[in-house]
Amino acid sequence: MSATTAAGPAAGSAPASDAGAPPVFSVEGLWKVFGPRADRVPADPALAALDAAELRARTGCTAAVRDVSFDVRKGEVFVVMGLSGSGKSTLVRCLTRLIEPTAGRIAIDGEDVRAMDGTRLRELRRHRAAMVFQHFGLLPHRTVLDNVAYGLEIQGMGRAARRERAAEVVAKVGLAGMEQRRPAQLSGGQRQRVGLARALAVDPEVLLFDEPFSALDPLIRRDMQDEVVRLHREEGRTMVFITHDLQEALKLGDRIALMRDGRVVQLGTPEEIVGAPADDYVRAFVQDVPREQVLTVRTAMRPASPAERTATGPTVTPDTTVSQAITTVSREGAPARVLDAGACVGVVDAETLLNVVAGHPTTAPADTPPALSADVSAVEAAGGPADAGPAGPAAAAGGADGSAVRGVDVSAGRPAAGGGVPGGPGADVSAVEAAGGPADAGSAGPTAVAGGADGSAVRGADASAGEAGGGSSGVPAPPAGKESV
Ligand SMILES: Nc1ncnc2c1ncn2[C@@H]1O[C@H](COP(=O)(O)OP(=O)(O)OP(=O)(O)O)[C@@H](O)[C@H]1O
Repeated sequence: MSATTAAGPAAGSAPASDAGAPPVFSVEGLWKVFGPRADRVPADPALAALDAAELRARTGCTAAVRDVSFDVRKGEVFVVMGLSGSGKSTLVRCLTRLIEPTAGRIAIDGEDVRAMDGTRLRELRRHRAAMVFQHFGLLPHRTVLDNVAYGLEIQGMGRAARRERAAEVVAKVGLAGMEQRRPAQLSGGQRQRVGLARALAVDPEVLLFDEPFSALDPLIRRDMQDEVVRLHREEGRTMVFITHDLQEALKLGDRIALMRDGRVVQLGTPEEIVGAPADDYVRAFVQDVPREQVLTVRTAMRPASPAERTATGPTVTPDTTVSQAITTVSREGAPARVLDAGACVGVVDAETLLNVVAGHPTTAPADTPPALSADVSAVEAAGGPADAGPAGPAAAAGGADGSAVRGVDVSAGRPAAGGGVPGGPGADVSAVEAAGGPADAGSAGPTAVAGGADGSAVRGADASAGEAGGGSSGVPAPPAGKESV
């Protein structure tokens, strides 16, 4: 989880995900095409190259996910963000085959998901990758405690044990004292907490969130986001989180996959996406983000001179946001040295910090590889020393043209996520099955499938989303949540 938010620093930093560990989910060349003879689309380079409108005109098909590859690392919050119709839900549903992929590879802990039989799939959805839905599908006649215990009941856990476990999780999500209420006696936010608790109770290896908070009002939504931050910090559980809200993505994501028309147009940390947008589309998406609240001093710092390296005075860490560093530098009235494990890796001063705020090209340590580094002459022009600093982080500047890609990473040292003990609300699976298996009904069929514990299928066909989001305009309309950034 990022240590900062678009609205200010998060309540604390989460443990970092382990970039070196084998991925939990590994996705390669994934396609999901809805429509007649869908599998010919990924197989035929000429069809695969068509844009959405041409493809629809030529084949009657919609490519909701197009040749997508990524890994979800153990312990990270991986956010899938994009406008309505960009393919987020389809992509995440493909991970557990709630929607059947058309082509590509998906593995969980190295196991081929596409090769799983029905039993194995059920286990995957119940035990390993539980989904938290926007419509949480609580059982209205059951108490909070029994709703939370429901998934455990499906697994055959005894009454006393499951109620004890459910009580623990209810307390964890801040609902202690409400165990005996029924869903109708709860606010929307409290109901969402019950949905979250129900997923947590079964202790899945991965939590998949499908826009869980988008129906909540802004204050409750922020509350729930903080709850996710807190839970993640405490447990280090791997999470995949769908949102169309940039602020939410920046707040929650260790890494963000930004989707457009079924493709991932950029995959990176919040800092990479804001500091070095991959193209005009991403740039337009992030243009109103207060850069100083997302970018860290890694982006802002210049090399330290020999004298500065051994000087005294204010210090900051590489993860300090530019916003926080501005406070330090202005309070102390002096440049701050950037210390990483005791070593001085750079310096930030009023000029370097204001460059970030202004969106000007920033500087990088002189020992940064040329392909990644900012123009050192700019440092010299700004009066900064050009000598090489000690080995620093792989920082590089997001130049004004967005071409530089930063090597900052929130990796390493994160404790292992919760074990893949007992599974998710079983009714999710039965809803899928009741709906006739993974929804792959082509353009006329149901999207899928997301049952609540009451077995109700939540998502229906969503052709309109595609109209809204599948357009071919060069630059996106602001995402719904963007104005709040
Ligand atoms: N069952 C279906 N049949 C045909 N097209 C579909 C089906 N389900 C989704 N699509 C299309 O696939 C594309 C991606 O839809 P998806 O629901 O994954 O987008 P999304 O980014 O999750 O959107 P939203 O934020 O509105 O939920 C859209 O063009 C949508 O219309």
